[in-house]
Amino acid sequence: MISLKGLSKRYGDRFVVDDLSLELKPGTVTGFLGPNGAGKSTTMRLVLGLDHPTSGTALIGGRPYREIRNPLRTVGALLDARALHPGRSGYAHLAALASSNGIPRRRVAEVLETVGMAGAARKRAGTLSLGMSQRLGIAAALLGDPEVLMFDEPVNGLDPDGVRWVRGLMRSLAAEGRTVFVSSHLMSEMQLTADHLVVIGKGRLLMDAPLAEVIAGSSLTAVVVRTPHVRELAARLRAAGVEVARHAENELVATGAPIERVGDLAHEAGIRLHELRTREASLEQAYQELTADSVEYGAGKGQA
Ligand SMILES: Nc1ncnc2c1ncn2[C@@H]1O[C@H](COP(=O)(O)OP(=O)(O)OP(=O)(O)O)[C@@H](O)[C@H]1O
Repeated sequence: MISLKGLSKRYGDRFVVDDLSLELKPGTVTGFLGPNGAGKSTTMRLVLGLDHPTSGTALIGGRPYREIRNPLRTVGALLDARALHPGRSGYAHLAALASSNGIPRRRVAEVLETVGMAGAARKRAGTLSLGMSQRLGIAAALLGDPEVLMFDEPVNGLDPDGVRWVRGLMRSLAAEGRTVFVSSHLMSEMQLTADHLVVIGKGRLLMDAPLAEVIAGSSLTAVVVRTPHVRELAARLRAAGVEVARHAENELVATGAPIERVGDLAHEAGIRLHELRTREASLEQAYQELTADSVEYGAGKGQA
């Protein structure tokens, strides 16, 4: 479990993490989303004790990182895959981590196997591709078999097979009851991987909710109804406070009400339906609505 209370970090006169309070639950993949510069990496660094908060607390299993004995056995993290000694082999890197954290040496071979790096274990880190460095970073995070895992952009540089593999790994780590916190800019991937989402913008919490709720909350999520009586149904729905748009000859799109309510209203009015379905927004669409006011580093108007 990761627990943030009023977590804030100021650089100069600017809060890059601003009063974040949230709890990340075990058995769940929590996706951490936000525009460039929103403060995701800084938040992760604060949780890992790599930076000191200006105020507030970040606890892992009830303790601040610096009070955890053998931290790699409690929390594993991949922050920067390139932060490796270039002359050291992957095996040597993991072996050094294992010995300084009281982790048995056999775990090194195990995690190298898990991440598909057994064949490249003796290559010097400086010669690894970005994707292979990511795999090695994930191996380091898994080394201590920790309950809590944090990954900052883990699929960066991975090929499609690698991306799919990371998705499966995250899901299985959560299924084992671990707390998995993962940042990404790949919305389609997050939609397949995360159970829960935390969205921040300019350091502030914009959303902390299950994935399904984020998608249901998008204005682009709607109920599509096909009926021979569009006019009557539209009037009935509007009278009940549901927003309605005519979509096609016999089709209406209703927003702001769940499918059950739209169906019930039609039934109460004795209106025959030929089709009733939910059209879900994508996470990408829901995310864009959520963060529209928080994008700092976007292309200017008129630029592609
Ligand atoms: N040591 C530092 N000193 C001053 N400013 C910093 C420092 N570290 C980060 N920042 C600033 O804090 C803000 C948040 O950065 P951070 O890397 O946490 O964002 P992010 O959400 O991870 O972004 P991205 O998606 O681009 O990786 C940025 O504006 C960044 O320039």
